[in-house]
Amino acid sequence: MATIKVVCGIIFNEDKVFLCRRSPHKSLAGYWEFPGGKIESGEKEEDSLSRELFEELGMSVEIKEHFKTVVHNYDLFTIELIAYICQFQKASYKLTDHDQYEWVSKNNLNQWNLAPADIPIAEALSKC
Ligand SMILES: Nc1nc2c([nH]c(=O)n2[C@@H]2O[C@H](COP(=O)(O)OP(=O)(O)OP(=O)(O)O)[C@@H](O)[C@H]2O)c(=O)[nH]1
Repeated sequence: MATIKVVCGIIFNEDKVFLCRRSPHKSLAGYWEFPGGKIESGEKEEDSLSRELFEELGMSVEIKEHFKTVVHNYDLFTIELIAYICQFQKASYKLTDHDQYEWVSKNNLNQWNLAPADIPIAEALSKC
């Protein structure tokens, strides 16, 4: 089965973390996720994350450090989801791939309908 490499940002603003919900026309529609996207060939993970956040949300962040990588098997593909801790800088919040966003407490992440690959990341976050 094909494995896709996706990078996502765990974006902090003070004590809150950013989540957004996938639009109805997207795969995994309606699930909440840490924003990001597929890494293009030859692209560095951090460059890919900065590009996706700007394209999808008009957002700028400072990328701090790698947090966790999760490999998850969906029915149609396998994902390697690479999560980086980021510090929020600014955003226009002009959404292209999402229909909602929220700043949430990292201890309440389990109350959101997260994409299955994101759940181990949320669990690890709530413990640190
Ligand atoms: N950006 C992002 N994608 C995630 C997360 N968790 C997760 O399973 N994914 C999946 O990773 C894949 C790549 O995401 P993407 O945001 O680049 O989607 P895309 O527009 O390039 O592809 P698409 O047309 O299949 O939706 C999607 O199938 C998405 O559902 C996450 O936390 N962030």
